[in-house]
Amino acid sequence: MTDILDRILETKRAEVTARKATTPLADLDARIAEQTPPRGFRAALDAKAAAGHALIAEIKKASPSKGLIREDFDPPAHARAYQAGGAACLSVLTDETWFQGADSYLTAARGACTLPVLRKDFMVDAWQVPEARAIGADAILLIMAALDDTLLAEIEVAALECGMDVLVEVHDAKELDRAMKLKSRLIGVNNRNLRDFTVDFARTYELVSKAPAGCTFVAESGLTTRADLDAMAERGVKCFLIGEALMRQHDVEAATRALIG
Ligand SMILES: O=P(O)(O)OC[C@@H](O)[C@@H](O)c1c[nH]c2ccccc12
Repeated sequence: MTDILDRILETKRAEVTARKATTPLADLDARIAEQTPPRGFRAALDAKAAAGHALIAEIKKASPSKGLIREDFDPPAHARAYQAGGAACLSVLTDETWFQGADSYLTAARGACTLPVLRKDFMVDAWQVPEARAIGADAILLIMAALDDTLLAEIEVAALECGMDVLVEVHDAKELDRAMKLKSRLIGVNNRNLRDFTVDFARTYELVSKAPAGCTFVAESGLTTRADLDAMAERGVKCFLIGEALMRQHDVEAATRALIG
């Protein structure tokens, strides 16, 4: 059976093959040279987490599970609102086919604020690392469920060599064990199963108790209320990746402040 994650990965592989054929590495290198250096993503998150709830605020127009989330989508305005509301970092969806994202949204959002930015996309090839840096990304996401350990390690090394941080996404204890073979200690637990879209906070509760010391642990997806964050915080989770609940608010800055302030 082909589930949604497999379908997304298939689209992504075809897309990357096409981009590789038309974009010489020298072009990416030239664009990287024009970018400001990576803003420390994990460092910004850890600094906020030391003082309270640390938020990775996501700029997300649509998703395969929810369809269109925000009509008046405006990445630079959302970036400014998230920063003013107290977010530690941004996440910007760049996947076009499934999330109506775009590389230009990331570049525009980053240019409008001083926060570190995660490129939220599906990495399937190390070529996407210089591509991510060329559009300004400070961090990339690696989804354990998507790739084998060899490819994950190859992409991670490429990202670290570019000075970027890596958020490693897991959903179960087995993936957490595999994640510990990588170098990054920035671990996200996706409460949403990318194979069937079900959301279960118990996933995070279970895994945070298993995470080795020294990890920065991020709860991802389906978080909506202050009570959701407080329940996570009681179990020791201080970092949160939130998109939809904030993107649906008319006043994004006020909503961000109310959620984490
Ligand atoms: O909009 P939400 O439910 O707050 O979720 C944000 C983020 O966790 C979610 O977009 C996400 C987490 N991991 C992903 C991997 C790919 C695409 C999207 C995601």
